[in-house]
Amino acid sequence: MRRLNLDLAERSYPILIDGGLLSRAEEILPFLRTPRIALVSNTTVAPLYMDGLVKALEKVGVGVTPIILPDGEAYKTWESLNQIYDVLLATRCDRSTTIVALGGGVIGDLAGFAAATYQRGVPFIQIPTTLLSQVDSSVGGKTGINHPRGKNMVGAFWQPKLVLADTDTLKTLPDRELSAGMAEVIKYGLIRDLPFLDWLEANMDGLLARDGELLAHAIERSCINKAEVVAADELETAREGGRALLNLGHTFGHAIETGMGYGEWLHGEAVAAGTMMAVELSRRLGWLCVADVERVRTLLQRAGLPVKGADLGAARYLELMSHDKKVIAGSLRLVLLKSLGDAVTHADASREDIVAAIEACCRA
Ligand SMILES: NC(=O)c1ccc[n+]([C@@H]2O[C@H](COP(=O)([O-])OP(=O)(O)OC[C@H]3O[C@@H](n4cnc5c(N)ncnc54)[C@H](O)[C@@H]3O)[C@@H](O)[C@H]2O)c1
Ligand SMILES: O=C(O)C(=O)C[C@@H](O)[C@H](O)[C@H](O)COP(=O)(O)O
Ligand SMILES: [Zn+2]
Repeated sequence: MRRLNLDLAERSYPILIDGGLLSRAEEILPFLRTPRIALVSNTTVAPLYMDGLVKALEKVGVGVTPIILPDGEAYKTWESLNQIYDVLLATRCDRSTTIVALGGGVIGDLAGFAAATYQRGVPFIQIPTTLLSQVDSSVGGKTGINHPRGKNMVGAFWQPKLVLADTDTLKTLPDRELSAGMAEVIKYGLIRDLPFLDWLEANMDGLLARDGELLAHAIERSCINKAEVVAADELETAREGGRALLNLGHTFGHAIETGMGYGEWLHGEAVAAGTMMAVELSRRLGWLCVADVERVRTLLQRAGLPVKGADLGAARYLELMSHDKKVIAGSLRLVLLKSLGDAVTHADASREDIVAAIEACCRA
């Protein structure tokens, strides 16, 4: 088993990565305040994995209240959150009840926000079942829901007590979702880990063929990168760099997700197209060369990801991007690349260059 730690003083927690973890309920037991959990999942994941997990938990004396939500980004809403609160109240869950997320990033973000807010905060455990959630969303404590005007606009930082990534669950993940997760994996290489980018280029075919060892390595290396960034700037308050670097491609990508209506583009797909825009803008600023841009495009395409943006029109992109959470006093901060493997936050890109980068990637 691979075992990492996110180092946040009294809020530190382990990240466990291995096949078969769902049946090893004894790994979860030490992290519960009382043997009572509310298990949040969705209509796709529950039939695959809930029964086995509940049986394993009941065997070690844990009582489980299941909460099964509809599936999809379109349900990362107040209504789903209220559905969670309704069950927690109806079944008399108290402050010692641990909320456990079993699913992808949508379930993790929703269940985490419920945990942050129910009775002003209850313990939380992440059991991520998509590649994207195992490499990114289950780690770091960002939770929340979408608003029609912007992605993740309402939420809270609420760290889990434990992240348990069972790599066997990836065997049932659709190919399109595996590719979507790869966008966030590639992100770590681009922002701070050039040797990992080289490794991804050498191993992308094996990763897409779901070689277990390669996937476990990619998950571990991604989580090491994310844990280091979060430990240094947990609440994303650094004026420059810091946790915001994990947002490479996201200002453009979130505009695509919101502009197209949540769910049409997968988060990872929008991040991939947004990454191409950030890379193209970095080239226009003289930081990357054409060969760098082509290197990124080739890797994203090999991973099965889109490199062409949604055709929203530059003005709509700019309007949606103006709501980005990295905006300070009306000034847009973008994550760009000084070179491959070296990201920065940058507030001085001109409107003309941003529009040109968007347009280049929408007709590419
Ligand atoms: N909190 C964070 O730090 C953070 C980071 C990245 C992304 N996110 C958020 O995560 C969300 C995207 O997460 P996602 O890509 O996991 O999408 P998702 O949660 O929608 O899951 C993708 C699809 O796969 C299904 N699924 C999940 N596990 C499965 C399995 N093992 N087998 C078969 N099907 C399975 C789901 O039901 C869903 O249909 C977005 O809302 C994004 O904003 C949050
Ligand atoms: O953990 C982070 O910090 C990230 O930015 C990770 C992103 O991959 C993720 O999509 C996150 O939800 C985006 O955060 P937001 O603050 O831009 O909504
Ligand atoms: Zn993301």
